[in-house]
Amino acid sequence: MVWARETIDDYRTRLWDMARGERRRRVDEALTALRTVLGHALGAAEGARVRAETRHRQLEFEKEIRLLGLAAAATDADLARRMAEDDALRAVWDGITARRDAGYEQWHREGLAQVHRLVLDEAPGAAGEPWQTWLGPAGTDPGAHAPRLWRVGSALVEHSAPEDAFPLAVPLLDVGHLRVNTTTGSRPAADALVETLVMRLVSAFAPGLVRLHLWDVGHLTGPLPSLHPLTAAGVMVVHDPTRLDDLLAQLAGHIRRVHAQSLRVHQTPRAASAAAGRRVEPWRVAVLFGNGDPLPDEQYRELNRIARTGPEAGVHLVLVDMPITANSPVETVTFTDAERATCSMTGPGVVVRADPAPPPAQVNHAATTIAADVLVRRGRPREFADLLPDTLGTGSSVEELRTPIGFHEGEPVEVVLGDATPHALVAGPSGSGKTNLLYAVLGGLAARYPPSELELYLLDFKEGVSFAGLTPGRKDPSWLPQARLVGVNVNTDREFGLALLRFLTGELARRAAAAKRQEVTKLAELREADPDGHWPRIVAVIDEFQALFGGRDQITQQAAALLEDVARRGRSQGIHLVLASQDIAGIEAFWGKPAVYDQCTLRIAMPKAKRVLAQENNAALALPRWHAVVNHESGVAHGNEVAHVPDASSRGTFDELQRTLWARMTSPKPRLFDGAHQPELVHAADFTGPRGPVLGQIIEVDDKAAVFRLEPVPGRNLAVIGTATADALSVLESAALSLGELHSAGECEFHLWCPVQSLEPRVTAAADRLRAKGHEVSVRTGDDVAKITEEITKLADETAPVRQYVFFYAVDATAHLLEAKETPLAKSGFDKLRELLKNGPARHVHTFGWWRGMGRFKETLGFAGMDDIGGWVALDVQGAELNTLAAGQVVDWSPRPHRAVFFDRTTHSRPDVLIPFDTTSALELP
Ligand SMILES: Nc1ncnc2c1ncn2[C@@H]1O[C@H](COP(=O)(O)OP(=O)(O)OP(=O)(O)O)[C@@H](O)[C@H]1O
Repeated sequence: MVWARETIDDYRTRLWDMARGERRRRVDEALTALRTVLGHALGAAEGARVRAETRHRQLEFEKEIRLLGLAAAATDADLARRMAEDDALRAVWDGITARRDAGYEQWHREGLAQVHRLVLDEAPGAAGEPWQTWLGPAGTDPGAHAPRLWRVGSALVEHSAPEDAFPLAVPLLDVGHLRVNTTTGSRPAADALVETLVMRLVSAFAPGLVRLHLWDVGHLTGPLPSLHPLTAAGVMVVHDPTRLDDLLAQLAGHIRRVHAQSLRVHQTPRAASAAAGRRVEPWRVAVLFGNGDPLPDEQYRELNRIARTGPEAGVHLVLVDMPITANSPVETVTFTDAERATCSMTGPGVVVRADPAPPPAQVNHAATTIAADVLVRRGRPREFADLLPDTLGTGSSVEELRTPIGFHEGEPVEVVLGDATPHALVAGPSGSGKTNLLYAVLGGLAARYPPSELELYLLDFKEGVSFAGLTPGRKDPSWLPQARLVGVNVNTDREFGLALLRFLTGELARRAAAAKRQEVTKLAELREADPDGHWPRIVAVIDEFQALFGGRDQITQQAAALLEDVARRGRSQGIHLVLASQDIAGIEAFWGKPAVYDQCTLRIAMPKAKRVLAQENNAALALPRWHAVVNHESGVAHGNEVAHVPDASSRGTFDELQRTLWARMTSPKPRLFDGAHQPELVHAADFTGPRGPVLGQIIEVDDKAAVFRLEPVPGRNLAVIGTATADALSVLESAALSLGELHSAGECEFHLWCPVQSLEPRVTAAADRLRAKGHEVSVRTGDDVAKITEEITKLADETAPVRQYVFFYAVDATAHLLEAKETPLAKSGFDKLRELLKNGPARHVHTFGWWRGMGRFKETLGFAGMDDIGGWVALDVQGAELNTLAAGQVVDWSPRPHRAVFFDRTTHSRPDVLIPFDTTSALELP
């Protein structure tokens, strides 16, 4: 702005010198003389007094002329009469006009030419030349530099010849604003001035570099009708007369974003454009037509804020009859009648006239050409591929994660996850394109940041398999290299959501500890202090996350607490949440934890989304299909950015990117957790290298099975409780077969007892599988069931040479056998079984029993026997029934198909939810 001010001051000084300054100086000098004269006069002779009085009269007269202005004074009848009567006053007038003529003579000789030259140099082409030379074709200037002056009309010093008119140009782009004040009858001239100026602006550069916003308080038909073709390509946006708020918020939001960007790149748009050789950020010119009335306070303050901060960000105002404070860089044209005006650039004494507007048809034609050119330049509609960078996977996430996710008028609209916007909340009703938007975000990020910079944890509580494609599949072996975990069909497994949150808090703690060791507080600092460490930013996407809060139970409570913790502390540790939901409003537990909501400062609203933006921000309501409001300001209106989101989920979009990235980047396979799929025992990590008997898959972030500890200490027996036969068989078979894998032949013996005939084939299959591994197996089924009591007694009484594993299926079905006593005082089978459970483990005899009901189970063990069951797996048993088995703590468990709870008294503080394995292939003989 320094250059501009100098130029303008120069320009002004010259004009003022001539028109006003000279006179003022003379009057000031004369007043000084007057004081001297009056001083002398006190003691002077009468002649001197008369002279002094004459001089005084003359000076007063000169002052009057000055106040009136030379032009008005020349036609003033009273002054003319007094001059006719008083030669002394006539002399004053003659003196002044002589000085003016001399001054004007000098201006005419030197100044006029200089002004012409100045405007020629500083307002080249469309900025200053007559419309005949530029109106029509679209400009080609890439906008690396803006002209310093923009012609608005012509000016003429009062009393000078019409041919001495000179061009009047004002600074605008990158510098300031223009205000036009009208008076009665001058609106056509004002409109012409504005229209011509606007056409100069949009014609001076390659189309699209100047964006116009038009707002008019009163006109129903809209002002500047010839410019309307510009709206077709979005070069000009006409705003609702009742929604000045929205426009101001939009401009303010834009200014903030540009400032934030300038801070990031340490360059203003002007400097960045000069360096890049093209305008990097289009100028935005808002033309506001008011009616001279003051604006409501809040709007007035906002307008003044924009006026103060806009120019640096390339935001400029052309204000017609809109009041504004003087402390912003603004030049003013004030109409004094229908045709004539004064200008703050030239001061009084210089008459300004707007240039006549070019013919409307020609303006219209030029506007159409420019709009068409923009559309051609913009080319085809933007698609997924346009979200991707030129080079894949080279971004650094030290400071933040940033990617475009859509386009507004051909320009990318970005989302940022970083210190200011650590977490995102995405909302939109079903079918509004929420999942597609998540794909756009994931695609944009994955294309920019390699796995060392970004790790993704994705969870979808919706039914369906929306993120499953990110893991290797049967048809497509590729995976998204940055994906570490993908959870699908977790709608009934809220524990998995909980597990993810626990994992994230664990990671938070790990990062916090590392930061503490390095004596830093932020991820960026940690990475600087530990350049060799692996500290990628983590993005956890939870689609339909409200499902986590689906019940009034411990899971909801824990999820809310963990989510709050991650939301609070994730910011500084580079752990970001992207929470998506159909209906934010419905999440009761969430409202109890406003911190989560508050920490999600990035809000994305799909069409018709409720509550995700600030309450009075209704931008999502009017959103067209496949668009989103992206708001980095917690949903406040000035943060709104509307983007069209390209299709990111059809074939050939994200999937193709994934294959490309997969081929280029090395990364381990992500874990897939599919709640609709029973994991196979043979594929379980703990089956091939077992640590002990495997019971089922734990719902955890890591691929981990529940393993029961078997030491030779009391209580190391396991009870399976419930009627869900398939699941009970699965648990027993998993345990038996994994023990078979753990031990070499001869190290142990198996005892499989099953009184239920229909289960015999399964028991036999398990026995065959164990025998195939070389193990000794005794099976008691069918008629042999009668021998079970005998077997129990033997195992309870004798010390076996090797480990003994008893698998007792459907214990309750042997009640009639075990209850029997040979004599009333003899021990029953149950007594023996209790002894076996009590004393067996210490002698390496461990029992895995299945009871098909809690009552039967308790009956078998009796009150004292409970201690001998160190662990249990409950199937279709209500949580309330289990409390007594879990050291008195409340077990929050509602049975559901193919899920179980496992509790080990010695290691667990709370039960684990298990998914029983599919044992089919494990049972098959090799
Ligand atoms: N920007 C887009 N361009 C073209 N098609 C889209 C776009 N966004 C979404 N679609 C299509 O619309 C359909 C619904 O989109 P999507 O699954 O993303 O919606 P959603 O809001 O997640 O709905 P739901 O919650 O029911 O899954 C999909 O078939 C998707 O391909």
